[in-house]
Amino acid sequence: MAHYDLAIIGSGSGNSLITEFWDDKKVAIIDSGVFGGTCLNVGCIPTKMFVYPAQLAQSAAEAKRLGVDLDFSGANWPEIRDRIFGRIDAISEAGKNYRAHELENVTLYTEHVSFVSPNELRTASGQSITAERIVVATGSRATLPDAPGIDLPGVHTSDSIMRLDALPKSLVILGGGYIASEFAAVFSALGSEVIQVNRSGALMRKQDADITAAFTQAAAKRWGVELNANLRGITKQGDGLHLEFARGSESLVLEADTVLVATGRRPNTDALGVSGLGFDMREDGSLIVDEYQRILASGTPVPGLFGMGDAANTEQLKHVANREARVVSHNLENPLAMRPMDRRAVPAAVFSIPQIACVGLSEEQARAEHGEDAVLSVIQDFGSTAYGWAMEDGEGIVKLVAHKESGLLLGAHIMGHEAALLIQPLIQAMVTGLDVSTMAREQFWIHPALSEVVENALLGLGVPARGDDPL
Ligand SMILES: Cc1cc2nc3c(=O)[nH]c(=O)nc-3n(C[C@H](O)[C@H](O)[C@H](O)COP(=O)(O)OP(=O)(O)OC[C@H]3O[C@@H](n4cnc5c(N)ncnc54)[C@H](O)[C@@H]3O)c2cc1C
Ligand SMILES: NC(=O)c1ccc[n+]([C@@H]2O[C@H](COP(=O)([O-])OP(=O)(O)OC[C@H]3O[C@@H](n4cnc5c(N)ncnc54)[C@H](O)[C@@H]3O)[C@@H](O)[C@H]2O)c1
Repeated sequence: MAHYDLAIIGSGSGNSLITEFWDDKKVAIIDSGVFGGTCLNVGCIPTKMFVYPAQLAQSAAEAKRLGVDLDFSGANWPEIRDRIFGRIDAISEAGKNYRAHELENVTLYTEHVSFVSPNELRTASGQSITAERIVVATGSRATLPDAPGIDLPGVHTSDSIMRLDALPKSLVILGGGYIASEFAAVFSALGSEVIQVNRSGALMRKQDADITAAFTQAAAKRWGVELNANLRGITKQGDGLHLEFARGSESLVLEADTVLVATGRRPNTDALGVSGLGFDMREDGSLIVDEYQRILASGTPVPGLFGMGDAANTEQLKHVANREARVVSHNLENPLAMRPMDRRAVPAAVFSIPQIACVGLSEEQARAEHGEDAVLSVIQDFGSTAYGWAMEDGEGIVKLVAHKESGLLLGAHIMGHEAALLIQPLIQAMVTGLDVSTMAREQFWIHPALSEVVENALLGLGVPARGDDPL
């Protein structure tokens, strides 16, 4: 039996917990998968490294509108893929070697582990690991619909689709959320014939309703979109895959050489042996933690146990996992002066084409929470600003939701060029409690930058200026 001061399950965000504080203490880090976790190997980083060249490819079509003759003559898939993974695989390998060989106090286990008791883990090969403190940072994995043929060769998840030998000629993508919408943009821009199929009547349904509607329309201009279609099954036919969906009383039949399933992710807590330990869990399988990220059992913190990342939150976002890691790190090192996780204004961005970025409440949520008459909202088109004219943009929107009396922002929702960048000052305003009138009027907004659309949206909310506000 090996005993440690700290055992961390998961080398994604969990890897950052091994600070200098632990130099004179014993640490175990355990990961049965690829070292570095989801974001580095199969998530945020490689997907966005595909999105950027896809945007370049897509710009050829947009340039035509502006009188510029750019021809997209094809994408060299193996070159794009190998550039991305050439960089990423080396980072993962270097991280693994560092943990395995270069730190005397750290032991790397590359096996699956599960809990035996709250302070003891057992590896798949039967080794016992006990620790004073254990952090569960086990992430999440793709879920697959229960349909015949879902495990056929040619049917992929986000884990394998980025390593294909060749760009698919035709790709059916199942799902209407983040992963489906990002990959639909990537593959269609690079030259695959893409059809995105969603079970419900719109794409990106968890967004504010105006963004959902605008994105569904924008996507359908760029790639095939089929809605209200429920997968019945997949069969192999010749060299391709044959997909059958139920749509009301009708059938929808699609053929493709490749299928991507992007129908959600579930926390990796089911194979962790926690069910017998009485830990509090949500219905989706994530661990419930308190504000200090301590794992709870019947509402009470289990001594020495912390949870973080996709295994213990509902957002499933890397910037949330990173912040939680900082909180866990502090609380492990300062048990008598723990600090809480701040979950105000958690933003998210969907790096599709067009991009979406959001923070805070949708209009519907704001009206339900604060009362129908207490809420102001506005939609400002990118096309109403000079930079929007320069882009000949007919699609981008900024939607803001604010509290009438206090003038504070309740939510911001942007679809269009660089939405993830445009939203950042609005996130800052929400976190610092800056009211919309002050935000709009007390700073200069650079002319004619696209950020003027944010300025105009803030002014368009109609919050009256106070007497001493700048003109
Ligand atoms: C395709 C895709 C794109 C994404 N893009 C973005 C994005 O643009 N922006 C964003 O904010 N988020 C994005 N995300 C989400 C983001 O990747 C995750 O929220 C984040 O990586 C979660 O980190 P984590 O530390 O919780 O888990 P992970 O990084 O998944 O680490 C968990 C590790 O634990 C290991 N493990 C699990 N169970 C066990 C066990 N029992 N024993 C041993 N080891 C175990 C796993 O092998 C894994 O390596 C994306 C996700 C995907 C799939
Ligand atoms: N840019 C980013 O920040 C980013 C990018 C990718 C992933 N992520 C994270 O990863 C998570 C998982 O991504 P995702 O796209 O898999 O999930 P998601 O929750 O965003 O979307 C899942 C989609 O699958 C559909 N669906 C669910 N079950 C289905 C079924 N049985 N049959 C058909 N359709 C079904 C849902 O209606 C939904 O449209 C996201 O929620 C997000 O937190 C973030």
